[in-house]
Amino acid sequence: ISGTVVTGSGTGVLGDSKTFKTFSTADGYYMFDGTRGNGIYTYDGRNQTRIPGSLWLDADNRFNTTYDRAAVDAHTYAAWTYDYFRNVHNRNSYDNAGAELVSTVHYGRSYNNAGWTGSQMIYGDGDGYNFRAFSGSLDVVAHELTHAVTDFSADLIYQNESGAINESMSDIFGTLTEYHFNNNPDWLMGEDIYTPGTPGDALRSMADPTLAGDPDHYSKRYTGTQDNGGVHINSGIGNKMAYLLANGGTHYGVKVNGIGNDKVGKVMYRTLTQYLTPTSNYSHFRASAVRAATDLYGASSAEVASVKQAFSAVGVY
Ligand SMILES: CCCCC[C@H](S)C(=O)N[C@@H](Cc1ccccc1)C(=O)N[C@@H](C)C(=O)O
Ligand SMILES: [Zn+2]
Repeated sequence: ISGTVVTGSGTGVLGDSKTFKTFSTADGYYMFDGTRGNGIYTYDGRNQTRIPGSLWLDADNRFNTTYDRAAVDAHTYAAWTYDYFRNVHNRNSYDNAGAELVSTVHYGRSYNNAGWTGSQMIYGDGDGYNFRAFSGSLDVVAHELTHAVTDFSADLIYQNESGAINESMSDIFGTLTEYHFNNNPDWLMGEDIYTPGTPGDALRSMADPTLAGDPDHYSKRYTGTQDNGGVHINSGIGNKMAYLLANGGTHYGVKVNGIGNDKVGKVMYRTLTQYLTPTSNYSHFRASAVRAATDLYGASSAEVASVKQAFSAVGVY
């Protein structure tokens, strides 16, 4: 179809106004952003599970109905996350070759999750009690898009320890993206879409994973078979490590000197894209992060020392 890139405006899941790129055609305005990589495409799942569904089309380029809100945020936050990886890590989309970013919102009925299918993002509406529309939280969108980056780099197997590191990397870059855009940033995950009736809570806390019953030390890791061998449980170990590495602190008697968010981003990005492999476990995660920090800052640097401290603080050697 022929048309021109224009700027649309709309209301997000939290009732906030935002603008984003759309495509003006004879049919109307599509949610297609032709300014980033090979394009950002947002689809309507129409509360079915057939994907991608239909490319989002609007009559007047103003997306202000309740039904529009999930699409507004999925489209906008996909663009922001593209910009984070492009501008901060010099990565052009998840394959570093401008791959199209495809999202489907209103996926399923009251679906209490979001995910990366291996080729696109999907976002449920939530049941309105446990969750509201998942694309309404930037950390969720960046979490899902980070899975795509992981798949095209370390390709960590989504189970047991490699799966926990996979999940932790998605939480880490979800949080770093939130801080990059100063979008009510915190070390909580999903705070904007979790239990809309209960302010101040979150699905996970990277600062204190035990609040969700997840481990904050390797000695407390889950070794059962639920949740693909605890990928959302043992991610707490990597999440706590990253929190300490950025902010510093003393954990189980081990003092960590913080190095700040930006350096954590550089170390974790290099670890993910240069050293981790599909079968990496937490011990290999430590070794990989030490190598990445050594490449970036030198073997005798404070940053390398802090990486070792952070892994030691969560019992990983
Ligand atoms: C479609 C299959 C789902 C696979 C799990 C996806 S990747 C996932 O981890 N989703 C996140 C969503 C999220 C992200 C950030 C903050 C809040 C919520 C997740 O944590 N899902 C929880 C509910 C889970 O799957 O246990
Ligand atoms: Zn995930």
